[in-house]
Amino acid sequence: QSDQFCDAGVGYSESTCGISSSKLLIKGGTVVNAHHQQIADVYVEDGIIVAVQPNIKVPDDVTLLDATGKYVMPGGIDPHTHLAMEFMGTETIDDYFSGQAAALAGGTTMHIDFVIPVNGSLVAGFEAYEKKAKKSCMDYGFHMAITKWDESVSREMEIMVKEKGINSFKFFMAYKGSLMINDELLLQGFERCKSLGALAMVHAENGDAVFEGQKRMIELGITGPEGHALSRPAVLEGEATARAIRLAKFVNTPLYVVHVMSIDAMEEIAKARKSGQKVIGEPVVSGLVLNDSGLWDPEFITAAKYVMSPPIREAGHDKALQAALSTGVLQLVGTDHCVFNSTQKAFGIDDFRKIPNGVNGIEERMHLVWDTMVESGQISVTDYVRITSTECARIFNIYPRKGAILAGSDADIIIFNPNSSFEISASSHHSRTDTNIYEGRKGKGKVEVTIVGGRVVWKDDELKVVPGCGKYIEMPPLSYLFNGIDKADAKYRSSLKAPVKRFKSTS
Ligand SMILES: NC(=O)NCCC(=O)O
Ligand SMILES: [Zn+2]
Ligand SMILES: [Zn+2]
Repeated sequence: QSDQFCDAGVGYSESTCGISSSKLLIKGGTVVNAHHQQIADVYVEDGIIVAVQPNIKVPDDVTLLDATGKYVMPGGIDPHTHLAMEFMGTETIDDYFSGQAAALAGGTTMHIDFVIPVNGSLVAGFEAYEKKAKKSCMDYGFHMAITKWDESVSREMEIMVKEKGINSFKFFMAYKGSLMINDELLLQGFERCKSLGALAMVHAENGDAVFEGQKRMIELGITGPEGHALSRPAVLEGEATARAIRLAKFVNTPLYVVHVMSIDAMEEIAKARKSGQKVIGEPVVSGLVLNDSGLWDPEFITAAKYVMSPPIREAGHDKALQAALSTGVLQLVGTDHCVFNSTQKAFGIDDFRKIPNGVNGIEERMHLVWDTMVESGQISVTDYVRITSTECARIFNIYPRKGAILAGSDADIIIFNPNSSFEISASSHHSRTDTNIYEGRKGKGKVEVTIVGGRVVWKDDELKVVPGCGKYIEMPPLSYLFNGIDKADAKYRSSLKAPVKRFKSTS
């Protein structure tokens, strides 16, 4: 295993987690939180931020990091990843160590991964993912997918929330025949989420229509990667997003729409939020910065690397999603990092339906969001912190332990140089996959230092990570999104005004 990581440019340090000093002083940077920025020092002891103020004096044994002229920001939190996931007859090539190593090299210090139940059992799924995550080198949390419905799933959801630290459940409205669930289950699942104070999440595509679209493409002889996008147009994402939003309104529970890839879906979210409904929209980096042109590349492997669901859309959707992010219609950015190498992608050489769905992004997110959103002038530096870190921590109820540079917060910190630059290539990235959908992309800004749990793990383009140092972060239910839900329920009940028995029986 270590050979593999050496190949990837990842060096091991000592066998403990105590890389560098347990006491750190970051001097003279501009400390940025979601609501405020100031020039200050940040003092860290034993993995926790102890003080944030100008001119902190410390003893000689403290490791100093000069951040003059640079931003000191909370490490990124990626709300949407799939590491070591079995999917479409294979397993993602990044596991909890290689995927997290890549994340750290790109300034992300925590991620939330999706547990897939084992034979429908959430407990068995949780235990399987606990094992996979033992090699973690940064903190992580779990969402749980719901792929079937019965009494035992309902009971296990309660165990997940009350005993296992999971506060969100994802429902797949696509992937017919495997992960997809129907509207009845969606409704029951939403009701259960609400009763537990857990957040319902949806993969919003109309899976039945996608299935028909796929058949249509194959009948037309379109078997290449472009058939993937053609078979599941934006209208199907818009339809499912609208349906999920309306069902969440019917239940009166908050909803989180993952990987918003189209104007169609984004506009449904905008409409719902304008009406006061609690809907969160998560675009992912690929949808924000790419268009579908790659899917038409004459080389199969080049085209296949862009296959994900919902698909990367035609030019125009990317810019509209950026605008929605900058105006608060969409709230935070994920990656949906779910990588398969060229050999795995080649499973679908004769039939796009067999190409494992998923793209990279965990290492690239912080740089690409900076370049696309801040460097272009669309958002401020404080907004950048909000959409890459703080809002995720708030939604999943772990703020201000995560997502902030405040006394008492975990010391997950990046030092970002806005005057430096980045360049992306599969030849230098830290993921195990052999391609990169952002190959050759250059931009302004660079994560120069990543500190995770008070340890300097990325500096001078060198990564020093140790498996087993990451912790599981339990996420309590009833985040801020649930504020006022009970009052709205009471208001609804009193608005019905119907007497219990309105008509007399005639018999
Ligand atoms: N998105 C994708 O193509 N793969 C990962 C699974 C999912 O999130 O739908
Ligand atoms: Zn999905
Ligand atoms: Zn996903």
